[in-house]
Amino acid sequence: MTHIATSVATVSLSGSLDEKMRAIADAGFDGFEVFEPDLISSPDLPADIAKKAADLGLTLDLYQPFRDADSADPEQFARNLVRAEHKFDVMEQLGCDLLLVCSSPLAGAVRDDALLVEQMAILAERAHRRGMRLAYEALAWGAHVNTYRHAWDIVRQVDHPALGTCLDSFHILSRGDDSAGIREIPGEKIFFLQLADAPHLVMDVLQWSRHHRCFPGQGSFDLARFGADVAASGYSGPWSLEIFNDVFRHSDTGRTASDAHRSLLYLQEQVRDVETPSAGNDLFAPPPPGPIENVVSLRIAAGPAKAAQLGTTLRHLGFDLTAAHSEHGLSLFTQGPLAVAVDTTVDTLWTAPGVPAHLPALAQIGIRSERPDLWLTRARALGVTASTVSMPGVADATDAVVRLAVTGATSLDLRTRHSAGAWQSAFDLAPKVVQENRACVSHVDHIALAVPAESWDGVMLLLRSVFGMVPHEGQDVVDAIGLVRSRALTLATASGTIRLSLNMVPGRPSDSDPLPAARRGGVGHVAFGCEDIYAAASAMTERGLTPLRISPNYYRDLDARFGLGSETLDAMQRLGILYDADGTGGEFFHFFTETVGDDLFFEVVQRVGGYEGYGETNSAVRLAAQLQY
Ligand SMILES: O=C(O)c1ccc(O)c(O)c1
Ligand SMILES: [Mg+2]
Repeated sequence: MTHIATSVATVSLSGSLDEKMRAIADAGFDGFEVFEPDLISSPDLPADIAKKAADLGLTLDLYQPFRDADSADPEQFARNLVRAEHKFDVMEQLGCDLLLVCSSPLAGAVRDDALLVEQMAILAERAHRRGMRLAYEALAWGAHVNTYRHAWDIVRQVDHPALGTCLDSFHILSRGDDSAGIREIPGEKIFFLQLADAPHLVMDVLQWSRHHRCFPGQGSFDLARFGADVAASGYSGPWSLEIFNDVFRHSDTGRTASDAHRSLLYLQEQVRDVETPSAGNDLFAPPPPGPIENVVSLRIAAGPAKAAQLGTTLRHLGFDLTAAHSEHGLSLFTQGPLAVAVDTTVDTLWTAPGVPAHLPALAQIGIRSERPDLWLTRARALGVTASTVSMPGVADATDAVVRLAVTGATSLDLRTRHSAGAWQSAFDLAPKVVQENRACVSHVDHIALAVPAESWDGVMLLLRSVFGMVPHEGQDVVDAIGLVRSRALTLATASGTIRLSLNMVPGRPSDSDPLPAARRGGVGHVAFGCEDIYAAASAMTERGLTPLRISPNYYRDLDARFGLGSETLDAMQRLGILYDADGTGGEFFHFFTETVGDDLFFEVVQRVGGYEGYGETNSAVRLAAQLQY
């Protein structure tokens, strides 16, 4: 069994060409595309670059781009041929024999297929004499050629061994073109494959392409189908990533390269799932996911300063302090099947570096799985750093906790029922508190994580690739102090749905423009689910909770929008309950606690009739209420 060669364009990464090449090799790629501006600005001569690539074990798969090859002006075309010969010189020194020729967006582009075929034939013959080949790519904004079918049609008519086509998923899928036609192209006439994902945006396609491309698994294109169509054509060259993205241009080179490589592995698994094409054997198949259940525990770093307030809030929510771990400074709060460990120590070094200085911070999300070891194998095969954490009193290796860092502050811990029990028994048991209010909340409904802008795409890819989480349409939520970009991911499990909502505050705060405290770490909260929101709110109020007080204006507006009736509205207002409905019978009831520290708070929700959202329309009202305190 061979494997599909992986490649990446240097434009996809930040740094010097030298740094990029090292990162590409370290990430596990087989080769790369040299983006011409990277070569021009490099202090190394082409021959030195070739030597470095060879030392790193990398192949030079493509030199790119050669622009505006054709011209309606014969003299201009003659000059373009001279320019092409200069590129062939450089490529010779680089030891690269494939040049990307993109369709011309210029006013002077050839607009007659017969003339275009004639000029491309001349160019192909020039390349052939130099031992080079050309991969002709339709840019979505090309003046005459802007579809892959048209580019292929020109290549087919030229019918020269040195001319093939280059398929770029961005140019094809951004136009909404059907990639099924790729199956009709003979695989050996596809000289190169460039892959890019992108979020759905309504904007000029050139700007979209140059600034918002992302790695497969980070955007919204159906790349699994696209890849299956390419595999069915019989194409056997590298699968290469060509990502123009403003954030990646200034992000950590090694991390971006590692995400890039993971995205190609993930894509191959997705393509396998669409169909097993004839090339199926070459597609990467990571070890399958293990069993997974639901969120059962949380660990929150509160420090001595915030531990008491956090404990009080948890008690109001129906949790009881059931144990303490004097050695580790942990207080354990439980309610039914849920456990929340509050870390009261100053030292938060047990989490990954990058734990925000301000507390409290959600450090660990414990998810039940009876086979964490399977997740470990899968994560590692996908190039994700995962560690095992052994538990005192747990001898069996399959019971070790498997930990994956999601953001700098928060990890996902996969733990078996047995290890959870052993973990709890390591605590010094506190006198058992008799709980008079049974089960205010019964499960974790969703968790919102604050994600720094530069980690956003990487986190998205991690959750999609390792766990197979499904992203939903993103939302921009505007409120009193700015904008929060939010996107939810869900995973249907044997025992419910795991829901994570990623939140980011776009733009980087500068020192002179500090974010309000409520946004310093982003926006993070834990939403607990209950069966009866009124009963839960009343029980919690009895336990001392003062629900976040919501403006009376909100309830007037609710009345106007939904006509819920004054009795219902009065009860909601008294208990601080907010409401949303999806128009198809689904309803959502929720209320909030005040924030503990800068920006961690809790939510209690009840879903009715298959409501799948998060009540985002109420976010601005919620924040305004929190800012009152
Ligand atoms: O944006 C561009 O000009 C450009 C250049 C080369 C490519 O392969 C491409 O897809 C886009
Ligand atoms: Mg391209």
